[in-house]
Amino acid sequence: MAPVDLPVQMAYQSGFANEFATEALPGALPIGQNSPQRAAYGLYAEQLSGTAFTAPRSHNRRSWLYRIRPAAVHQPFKQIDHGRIVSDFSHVPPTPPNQLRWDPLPIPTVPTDFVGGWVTMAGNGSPDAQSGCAIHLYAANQSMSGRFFYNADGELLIVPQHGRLLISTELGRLEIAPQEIAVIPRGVRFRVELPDGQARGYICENFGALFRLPDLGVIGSNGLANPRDFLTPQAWYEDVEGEFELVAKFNGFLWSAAIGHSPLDVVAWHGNYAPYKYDLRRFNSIGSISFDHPDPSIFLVLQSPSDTPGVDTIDFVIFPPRWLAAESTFRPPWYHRNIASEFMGLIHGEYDAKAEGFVPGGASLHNCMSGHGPDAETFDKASNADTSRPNKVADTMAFMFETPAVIKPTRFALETAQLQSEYFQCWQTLKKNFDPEKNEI
Ligand SMILES: O=C(O)Cc1cc(O)ccc1O
Ligand SMILES: [Fe+2]
Repeated sequence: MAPVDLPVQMAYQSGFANEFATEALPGALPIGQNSPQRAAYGLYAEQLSGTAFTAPRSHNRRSWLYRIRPAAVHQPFKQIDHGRIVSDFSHVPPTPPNQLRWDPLPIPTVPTDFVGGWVTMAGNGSPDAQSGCAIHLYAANQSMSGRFFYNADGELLIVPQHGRLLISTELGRLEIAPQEIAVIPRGVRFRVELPDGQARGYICENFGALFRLPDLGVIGSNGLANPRDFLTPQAWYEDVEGEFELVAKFNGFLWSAAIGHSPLDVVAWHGNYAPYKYDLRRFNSIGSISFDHPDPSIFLVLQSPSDTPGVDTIDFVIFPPRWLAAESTFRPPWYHRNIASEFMGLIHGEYDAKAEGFVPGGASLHNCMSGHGPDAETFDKASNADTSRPNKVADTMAFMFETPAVIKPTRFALETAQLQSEYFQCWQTLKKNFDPEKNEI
């Protein structure tokens, strides 16, 4: 498909979950109150809540929208085919403890838009329980046209690997390219266009508590993902009528309603519940400058906390370019088994624990207590490397969705031709080096 011509100028506000205030027409935002008897320009006032009304102020998230028509104006929803989307992980096949890895999904050959191009790979929890996540891949070759989408089941963390996404939402427009991410809050209506004609990437659908920035503890007041690098759109609206479709993902299924106007009709809004984007290359990595390879929690970008202090329902972690300086140390990730489960993707370049087979657009899954770590080639190289000097891990961007609950692959993930049945081989050539007579390094 030919690239769409999109002469779009994006305008953003900076900061993570700030109390933003933005208007596309002067005076559209009421002053000193949220719900005036008559809003300016004949707009309707509407509140969009992302947390309980009574959530502590530090976590309370909501926005006030001033719009041409309230969100209630549409025809009734009817259930539609949900294709390869899975939200109920109690009915997937038994999860094998095997290490799993997949090649990238092909770009579709039939017309497929962003919503039509989702396939669920794995997940846990459920939208009902408002806990856990679904991990989807998307692959599309068409812009959404005449239809809009919202997800009542969770917020969407979108990680593009190939092709830009122009995401027009009720609260404004964002453009993201590979190595950037976007988060679309639960409930926010949007449309995705493809400036490059095709797109592929990963989605973490977070059923639980909203993603937030982690505390920094002894790191201090700066570092990791800095709040000012998160960008939220300014108000933007379209006043368009026609025969459109509103697709909802609600309680695990897809629903469609006819709507006679674009729901992207919010002229002004204020609040702290809004979409945002972040450039992963802005991440300030903190690492070992003495010895040993630290736990990957040092690369935490966003966390969805659970009710247990220190345990997150989802951690979004990245492995960006960085210097490795640890002396007398095996520098790549160590061999390990974790209580947590790890779904990884590669956005760009190579991942430093795998010399081969983990390619951009691909994915891997190492579940609770499944042994994994560097492949044999990486082990040999790193065991013999000169560690008296730093070396740069350049040209790379991998990420991990890590959860305390087992990440259960779907039937599609277990049966697709993209599953690498020989993945386990990457460890089978690790030699026995043990020699009880040889006590030297
Ligand atoms: O398994 C992986 O490649 C991810 C990972 C990286 C790391 O540096 C330490 C632990 C870990 O699980
Ligand atoms: Fe791991």
